[in-house]
Amino acid sequence: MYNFDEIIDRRHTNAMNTDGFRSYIFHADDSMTFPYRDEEFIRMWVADMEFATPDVVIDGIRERLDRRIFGYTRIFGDDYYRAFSGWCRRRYGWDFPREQLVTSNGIIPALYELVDYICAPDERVLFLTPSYAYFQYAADFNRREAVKCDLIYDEGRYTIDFEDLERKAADPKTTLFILCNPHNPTGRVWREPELRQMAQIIERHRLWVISDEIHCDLLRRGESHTPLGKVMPDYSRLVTCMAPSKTFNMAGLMFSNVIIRDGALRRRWLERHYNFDNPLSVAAAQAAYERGEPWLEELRAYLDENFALTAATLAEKLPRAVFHVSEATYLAWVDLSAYFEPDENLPLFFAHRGGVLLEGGDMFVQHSDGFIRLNLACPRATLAEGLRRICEAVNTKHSEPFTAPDPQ
Ligand SMILES: Cc1ncc(COP(=O)(O)O)c(C/N=C2\CONC2=O)c1O
Repeated sequence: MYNFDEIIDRRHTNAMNTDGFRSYIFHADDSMTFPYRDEEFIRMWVADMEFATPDVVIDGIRERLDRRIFGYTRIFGDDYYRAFSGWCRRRYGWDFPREQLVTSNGIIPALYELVDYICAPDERVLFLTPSYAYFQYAADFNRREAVKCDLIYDEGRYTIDFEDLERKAADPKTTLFILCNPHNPTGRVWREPELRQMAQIIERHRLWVISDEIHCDLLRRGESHTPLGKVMPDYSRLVTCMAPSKTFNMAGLMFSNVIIRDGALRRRWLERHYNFDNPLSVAAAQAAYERGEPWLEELRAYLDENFALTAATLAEKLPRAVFHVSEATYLAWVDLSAYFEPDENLPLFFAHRGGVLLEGGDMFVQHSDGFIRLNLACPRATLAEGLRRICEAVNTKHSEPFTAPDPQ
């Protein structure tokens, strides 16, 4: 049994979660003040977890530490490939040839590189919205136009607007589709029929597709993940991105899997990418995929309970909130539009009035006004206090109107 209730002090570890929120959420410097000390905040924003990285991963790092030399490293042997491809076979009934696997120090850097390699300067990048903001940034960074396809939102449920997707995919200047599955921030897991419909559109218009599946291991009980590579087994213009970073809380180890089917694109990657890895990160990832399953199954059960607590608390305390338990990820996507005007700055409101750090509103490209996204990957006591503060802040909003402070 693992102790997910343990509250671990992350202060003075250069954690984005504790030290980076002013710049990331509020675009402010450390002079920005709140009616709470930093350590008083309940942090429910950036997507890493408040749980200790599994002991098997730490043991894997220790084993490599005992070799005592940490020189230039690249994955030459097959051990890591066998560990990761074995993980994909066991959990998703899918794998890939050894030569298609390359590594990146993050999926975001991989997206930044791949957009440049795939899209000509006058070509466009298509993705579903609301979206993780870095899909937009990957287009912006490369000075390519981003084309957005809003999901259909009906009674709290998200589905894909296939007519709009088809229309936008038909533009000959739109050459790359970035799919997020499971989907951040809505928590949807695209089902096989939805994937097949997307695959038809992708194939009809010969789109390149990057399937970002970083959240795929963090499924609710009873849910299943279908890699796009399984639905499109012979489509050469597919790149699949997965990583141990979200699953095993090791994002700081900067290690991700990129599976590039197309030989020419893979050669371009190998020519231009900085193809070295951190030896401790390789050891950690291999240990995770070889020995991490027992921990992951306990984590999933704990997260399911955190989602159940969130659903029950919102139903009782904020009856006009619209919330459905995410099918995957540890991120809760909550529609509070019944309580707020579309232009209200929700992260600022909750930081000031509840001492809760969260993301929401226009932080997800578009089609997200009135929503907050809550990171539920924290000890239950922390979650309960965060939910209590959020509900109290909303329920006292009208009696004590909030005026956003002037930006400092
Ligand atoms: C869909 C998706 N892709 C890629 C990444 C980042 O991959 P990395 O570069 O770390 O390998 C994230 C992390 N999502 C985050 C991180 O903080 N808040 C989020 O929503 C993500 O949600």
